[in-house]
Amino acid sequence: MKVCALIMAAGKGRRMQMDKNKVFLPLNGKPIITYSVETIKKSGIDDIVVVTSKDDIDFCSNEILKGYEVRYVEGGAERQISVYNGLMAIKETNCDLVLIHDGARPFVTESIIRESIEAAIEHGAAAVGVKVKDTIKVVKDGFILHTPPRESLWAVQTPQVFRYDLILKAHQKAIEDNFLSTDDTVLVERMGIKVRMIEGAYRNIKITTPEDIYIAEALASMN
Ligand SMILES: Nc1ccn([C@@H]2O[C@H](COP(=O)(O)OP(=O)(O)OP(=O)(O)O)[C@@H](O)[C@H]2O)c(=O)n1
Ligand SMILES: C[C@](O)(CO)[C@H](O)COP(=O)(O)O
Repeated sequence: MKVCALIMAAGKGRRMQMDKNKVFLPLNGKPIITYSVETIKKSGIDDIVVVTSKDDIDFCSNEILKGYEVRYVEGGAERQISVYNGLMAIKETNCDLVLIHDGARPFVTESIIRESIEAAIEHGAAAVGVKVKDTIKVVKDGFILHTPPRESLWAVQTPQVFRYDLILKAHQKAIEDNFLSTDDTVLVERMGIKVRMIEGAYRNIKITTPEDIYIAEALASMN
């Protein structure tokens, strides 16, 4: 089974409110993106594509990820476009499975990677997630509409692993339908295909807003 990985790093980080790509920020002295590149490499995946903005490709290859054996592909204005560009870039490599991971999630582990790949081998599509800890409300115009039962709610994370042909088809269908999502499993779900959810880790956070850096520093020092 050949597995390729796409590490997503072409975002604008608007919620981070900084004028540089958040995946390049230092975390305990190392750029955030290097954590997931190293863990994915260690897990035995050799074909890694980093999807980042045109302006950041040289900076990544000459500085941030200098010495790491990865390829680069230009991302797009939306995460979905970035993933699609990555999928097109590995088309000729005959990957059976593709593991898609947010470069902004530095705390992915080898065991999470292994379990998500095993689940995708069995089910064709798998995502890592965690059961939500809070009671979630659906709110409209400032008032609660309803309260979904917490037992059925999970927060989805990455990695997400798919059979290559399946995720490519899901992206092509989304393009045809003008459908856009920040999450790849949604594209597979809307084709009526079941996605296996496996339990990840609360510490597999996505660095999204400024306070996440402090949380990440604390998590990094727990190692
Ligand atoms: N056009 C985009 C948007 C996002 N991403 C990547 O997808 C991951 C998850 O996205 P998110 O945290 O939502 O990142 P941003 O889009 O950068 O953040 P924001 O929504 O706050 O602008 C990040 O590693 C980000 O770099 C990407 O490759 N291409
Ligand atoms: C894939 C993902 O991490 C979980 O669905 C996604 O990137 C989340 O993006 P969001 O814009 O922060 O929901």
